[in-house]
Amino acid sequence: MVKVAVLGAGGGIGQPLSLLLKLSPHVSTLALYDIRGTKGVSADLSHIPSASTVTGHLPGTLPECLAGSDVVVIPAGVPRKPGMSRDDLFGVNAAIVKGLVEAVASHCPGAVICLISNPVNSLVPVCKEVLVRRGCYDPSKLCGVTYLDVCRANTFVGEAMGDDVSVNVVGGHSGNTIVPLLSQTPGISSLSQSKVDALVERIRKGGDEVVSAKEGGGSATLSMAHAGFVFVENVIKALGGDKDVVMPAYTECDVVDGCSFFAVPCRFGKGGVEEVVGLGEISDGERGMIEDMKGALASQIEKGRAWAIDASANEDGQGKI
Ligand SMILES: NC(=O)c1ccc[n+]([C@@H]2O[C@H](COP(=O)([O-])OP(=O)(O)OC[C@H]3O[C@@H](n4cnc5c(N)ncnc54)[C@H](O)[C@@H]3O)[C@@H](O)[C@H]2O)c1
Ligand SMILES: O=C(O)C[C@H](O)C(=O)O
Repeated sequence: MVKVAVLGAGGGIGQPLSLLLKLSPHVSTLALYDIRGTKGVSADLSHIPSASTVTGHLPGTLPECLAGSDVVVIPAGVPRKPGMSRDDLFGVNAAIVKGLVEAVASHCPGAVICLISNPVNSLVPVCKEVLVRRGCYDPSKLCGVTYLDVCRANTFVGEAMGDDVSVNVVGGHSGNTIVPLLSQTPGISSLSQSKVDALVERIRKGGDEVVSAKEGGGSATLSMAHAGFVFVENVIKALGGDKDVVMPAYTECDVVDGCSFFAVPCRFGKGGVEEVVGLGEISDGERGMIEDMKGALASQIEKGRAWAIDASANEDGQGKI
């Protein structure tokens, strides 16, 4: 049984994700933090009979929210509107996530951090630099959550094949950095190449499909809550000793030259990511997709790293530590 903190718990993802976590038999304490709304959300959830106690926190009680947490899930930040890229969120969300991860470093430095906020490709490197500076960076405990891409791939490919499938999606979480490895799906050769290409395109643009359908009302929340819950519950099971947990995570690794972070299947254990499983067998076309995107992913990683280092240097200049 673990304590899970959700930062951004009052939002579109945070509320349904907190509901799913409240129902989990593996959670003993669910601590909800947001700059607004968490008193109501926690009071509401607290009426559900389940294994966990739920607490609500607003600015001022973030330390109590985080203290003793084993897992910290972060969906805090602004979502896209039509016409925006995930990268357009960087300026606002980097500052939000940096502040939250600094608090994690102070109050629960050993927790596994599951970052949902966009742009994941750049914000996970921001988190790394914050933790390095605080002397508590453990690469096995920092994950970007890209599991929604896998959910979409399983849904779209499963519909096309008329069967349940388990698709591997690697790389990053935006545009062509999302690389679905459909060649690994048994029976995929029954689909024409143009159908496979269309599926890859739809998986890559799954987020845009929802942003456009919501017409300015935000981005994926319910499917993300599901994806975030499946990811977090598997992390929790592994922390509890389950040895069969393999999940894709955007983690620091060296599977692709030039990209210090990459979403790839990982084996989780009591210490978080215990083994980067790797890409497996991939087709020439998929190798080409990785070649085509790796420059973009590398520069998004560098954007986060450089921003965090600059932000820290500015704080040092102002006498902060
Ligand atoms: N990784 C993924 O696959 C994925 C999928 C969907 C959405 N997202 C991203 O998740 C983020 C949240 O999306 P949403 O739809 O829930 O947005 P939302 O606006 O509905 O909710 C975000 C919440 O964050 C809170 N917040 C803002 N600043 C905060 C701070 N300093 N501390 C704590 N909470 C703070 C807000 O008050 C709000 O309740 C966005 O950046 C979105 O792009 C990622
Ligand atoms: O598309 C977005 O902005 C949200 C999220 O990254 C998604 O893939 O749904």
